[in-house]
Amino acid sequence: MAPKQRKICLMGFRAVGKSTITIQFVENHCPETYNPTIEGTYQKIIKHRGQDFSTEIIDTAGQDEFSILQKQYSIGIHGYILVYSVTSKASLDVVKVLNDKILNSLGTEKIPRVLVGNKSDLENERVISKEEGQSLANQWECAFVECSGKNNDNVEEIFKQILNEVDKNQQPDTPQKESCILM
Ligand SMILES: Nc1nc2c(ncn2[C@@H]2O[C@H](COP(=O)(O)OP(=O)(O)OP(=O)(O)O)[C@@H](O)[C@H]2O)c(=O)[nH]1
Repeated sequence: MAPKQRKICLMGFRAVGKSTITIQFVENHCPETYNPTIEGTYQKIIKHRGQDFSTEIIDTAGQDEFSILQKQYSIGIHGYILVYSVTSKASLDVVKVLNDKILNSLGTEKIPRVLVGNKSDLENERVISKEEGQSLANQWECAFVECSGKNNDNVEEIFKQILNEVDKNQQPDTPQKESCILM
């Protein structure tokens, strides 16, 4: 089976761990120092459920409430990984604004997304409970993962979930073929 092409975009507030998650997943190590991202694009073949996915992962620069959603992040993207840090209320607020902007710009609620609460290793600094993250994801009808990019804990799960969400979106409940008549 030919690999399926998937373009996945990570978005979120500054320093929530987008690059750490991406590099941990693609290159299996944790970046040593913090470098604010301008934009990074990574390629990885992911084997998932017996299928190869040729995946392009876009690690974006940190956004805030006022950032304008750039065209290249709203066209041709199959799915979004929306990252906040469990240690930052502000980062959860930013992810809510980003979600609204994505939905508005694409004009549909049916966008494959995974909400990610990163830095789960910092239990003492936690200000967002797992329940709060999960309930937001339920409200958005998307997947939810808590992870630690630093410890490589649950990072792979994020990418499995986004591939699942994209697949779900591409298999409509009512097959469209049936309404198509060949002349
Ligand atoms: N304790 C802990 N620290 C983390 C984790 N993930 C990232 N960090 C740290 O958080 C800081 C920011 O990480 P980055 O991965 O650069 O964050 P980013 O979201 O890509 O940042 P921008 O490019 O500015 O948007 C770095 O000092 C990381 O080491 C994590 O899971 N746990």
